[in-house]
Amino acid sequence: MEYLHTMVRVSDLNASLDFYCQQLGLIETHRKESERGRFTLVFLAAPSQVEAAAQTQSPLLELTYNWDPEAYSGGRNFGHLAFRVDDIYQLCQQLQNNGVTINRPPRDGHMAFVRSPDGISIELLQKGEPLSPAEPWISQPNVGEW
Ligand SMILES: C[C@@H](O)C(=O)SC[C@H](NC(=O)CC[C@H](N)C(=O)O)C(=O)NCC(=O)O
Ligand code: NI
Repeated sequence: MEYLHTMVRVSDLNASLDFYCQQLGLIETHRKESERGRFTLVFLAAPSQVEAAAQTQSPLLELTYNWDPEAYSGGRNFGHLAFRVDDIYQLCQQLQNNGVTINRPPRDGHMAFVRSPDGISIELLQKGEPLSPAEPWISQPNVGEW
């Protein structure tokens, strides 16, 4: 068995592509439009994983955009999508400058959390930092110096 992808449904495809691609830096590897199903699937991969994704047909993320509006209410059972980033402070500052709320600022230089346009929690982990259990944290989004 191999892990293929995570699929999230998005209510605004352009806003989601701006967030995941222009802001986070993911690359669209391919998409599928279904006239009959009235939906669009857009597959995204991290820049360093695009070649592998093409070879294994397993991009990281599948965005599903249903052409007919639906209300998506996230269950507590879904946690987050996690990405390892080169410079967590630079990325969080760029995201905040572009109107993305930093729900957990990267004060420790290790971990930050932001939200997608649909409220999907996105974990950002600094490259070179160990994956360690997160300490309970109390933080005010976008407040104070990191
Ligand atoms: C291409 C492959 O990776 C898929 O996941 S296709 C799965 C298929 N998706 C759809 O039909 C998209 C539109 C649908 N209205 C939806 O919102 O899912 C599917 O079977 N989806 C059902 C599901 O629960 O994922
Ligand atoms: Ni899928």
